[in-house]
Amino acid sequence: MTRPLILGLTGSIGMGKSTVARMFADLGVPVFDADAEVRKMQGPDGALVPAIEAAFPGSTGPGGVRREALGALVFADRDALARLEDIVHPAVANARMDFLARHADAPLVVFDIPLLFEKGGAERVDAVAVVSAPFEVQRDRVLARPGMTGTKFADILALQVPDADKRARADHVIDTGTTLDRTRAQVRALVDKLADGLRA
Ligand SMILES: CC(C)(COP(=O)(O)OP(=O)(O)OC[C@H]1O[C@@H](n2cnc3c(N)ncnc32)[C@H](O)[C@@H]1O)[C@@H](O)C(=O)NCCC(=O)NCCS
Ligand SMILES: Nc1ncnc2c1ncn2[C@@H]1O[C@H](COP(=O)(O)OP(=O)(O)OP(=O)(O)O)[C@@H](O)[C@H]1O
Repeated sequence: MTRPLILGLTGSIGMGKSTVARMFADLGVPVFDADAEVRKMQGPDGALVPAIEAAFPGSTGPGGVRREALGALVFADRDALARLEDIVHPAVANARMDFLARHADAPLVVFDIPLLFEKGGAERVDAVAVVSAPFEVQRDRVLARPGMTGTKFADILALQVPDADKRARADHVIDTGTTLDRTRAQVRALVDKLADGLRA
């Protein structure tokens, strides 16, 4: 049975992964968005809300998981984060299998997975693209976000494989430290290159 070529898309906080994922989607490539799946499952009536409330009492409400509050807790406490991941990651893996089954006939799909290297998913994809920008660009983008502090940014960075390592391990690097148009051109070139490989 044939299956699509799977391109894993990853990158550290604020590097522009979601923006680049949209660029793939705009070119007609099906994109599995791990973060969006998590948000859905943590949202109002989300499937994971009861388990998260049981593990972290008071962390949910009528709108589902209070993400900012839960983030403040788990990003500063690795044991707590591991407990949350044990609840969330198996559900994401199931959603990813469903996605692949739905797009079995596509030539190429993208798995947008923030923690591809951190959680050992790189073996489950055929090639890895890393989005990357200079640290100053990353820092400015992240600190401009509401609710973000220098400490939280530092805590999250410490949990992630460093950008330089990600770039070294990538099959393709997409530079997001430039204009959106230039980044879009890189995405188009990569899709063309992967499509050529599939035809060869
Ligand atoms: C703790 C939560 C509720 C905080 O949500 P919030 O909206 O405040 O932050 P957001 O999800 O945008 O994450 C901010 C940054 O931290 C990174 N991050 C999120 N979870 C993790 C993690 N487990 N390990 C390392 N970095 C992480 C994200 O990639 C992003 O760069 C949420 O991140 C969560 O449920 N995380 C656990 C599930 C997970 O691992 N998700 C990411 C991959 S599917
Ligand atoms: N060339 C570019 N490529 C990608 N994003 C860019 C570029 N130039 C500016 N940006 C901006 O940088 C921001 C990147 O945010 P985005 O949400 O895509 O990052 P992310 O890597 O998904 O973040 P996180 O891991 O924290 O969820 C967006 O506001 C985007 O418009």
